Amino acid sequence: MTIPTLLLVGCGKMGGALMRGWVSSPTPPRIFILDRKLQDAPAGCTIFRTPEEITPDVKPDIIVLAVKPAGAEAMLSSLKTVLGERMNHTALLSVMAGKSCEKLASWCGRADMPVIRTMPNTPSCVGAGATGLYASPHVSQAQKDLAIRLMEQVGTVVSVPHEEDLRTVIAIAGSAPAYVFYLAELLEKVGQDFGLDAHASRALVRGMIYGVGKMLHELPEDAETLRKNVTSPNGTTAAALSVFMKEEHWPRLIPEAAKAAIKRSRELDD
Ligand SMILES: NC(=O)C1=CN([C@@H]2O[C@H](COP(=O)(O)OP(=O)(O)OC[C@H]3O[C@@H](n4cnc5c(N)ncnc54)[C@H](OP(=O)(O)O)[C@@H]3O)[C@@H](O)[C@H]2O)C=CC1
Ligand SMILES: O=C(O)[C@@H]1CCC=N1
Repeated sequence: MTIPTLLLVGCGKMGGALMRGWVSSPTPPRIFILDRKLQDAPAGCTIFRTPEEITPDVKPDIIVLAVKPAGAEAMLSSLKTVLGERMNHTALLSVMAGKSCEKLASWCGRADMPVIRTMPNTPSCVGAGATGLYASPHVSQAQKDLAIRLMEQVGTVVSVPHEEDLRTVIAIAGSAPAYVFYLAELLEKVGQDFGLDAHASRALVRGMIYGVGKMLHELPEDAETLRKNVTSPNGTTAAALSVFMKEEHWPRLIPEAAKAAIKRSRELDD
């Protein structure tokens, strides 16, 4: 199989996570990076600071757009000018939480530009990402296969049938690592407030979340069964869950938070 060439546009928190995942994978793609502040790139990757620095030998199979949605139009307009004809032989893969395929294609100057929209997450940096992927009708099967292959190199990929579904992916996977990190912060603080030293509290919480992730990833049982296995009748877990499971707590707050993420994704489209 030939090694695909990527132009990674924006190598901050998400683009950087993808880059780290790709370079650590067994068959890394060839990566060119466009980012104005990235200090060091891994061996084999080339950094450009501005679109104008991109050299004529860069002929990407896929352009991965990982800038903020507000900067996308200006960036694509510059890339269109700099890449010229090369823009006709590439596909665009956006990781942005906003901006439709149609809009992105129009900013590339081609209504029929093949655009793949994805919603990855930062665990991609350790090969444990979870990505939702939608391919617009102008994407060829070969281009879609390439996009799926690339994202599978950094974790799990789920193709969604409708572009609109990506909003749900944002709420339950793209933004969701932050919810779990927040839970980790709160549990670590509880550990310390209740008498453990900071190191012990951190090690226990991290180990616990790692173990839970590994069980969810590796075992066939559903989450509900795994939860019930922890919950002895009238035991300590039941006491704690009776707080979380109150109707006005997690059952209301989790969907409410998801709706807030979805609402914000609509605003980022404008
Ligand atoms: N963070 C996350 O967990 C996730 C983010 N996303 C999406 O990823 C995209 C990027 O988010 P994130 O990585 O957090 O953002 P960052 O700001 O961390 O990364 C963007 C990078 O692109 C650089 N950049 C922006 N404009 C230019 C330009 N014109 N020329 C050169 N470099 C440029 C930025 O430099 P500078 O800082 O100087 O502007 C920065 O290094 C967003 O659209 C977001 O919706 C998707 C899933 C998860
Ligand atoms: O917060 C954001 O807008 C981005 C998209 C998903 C995660 N981070």
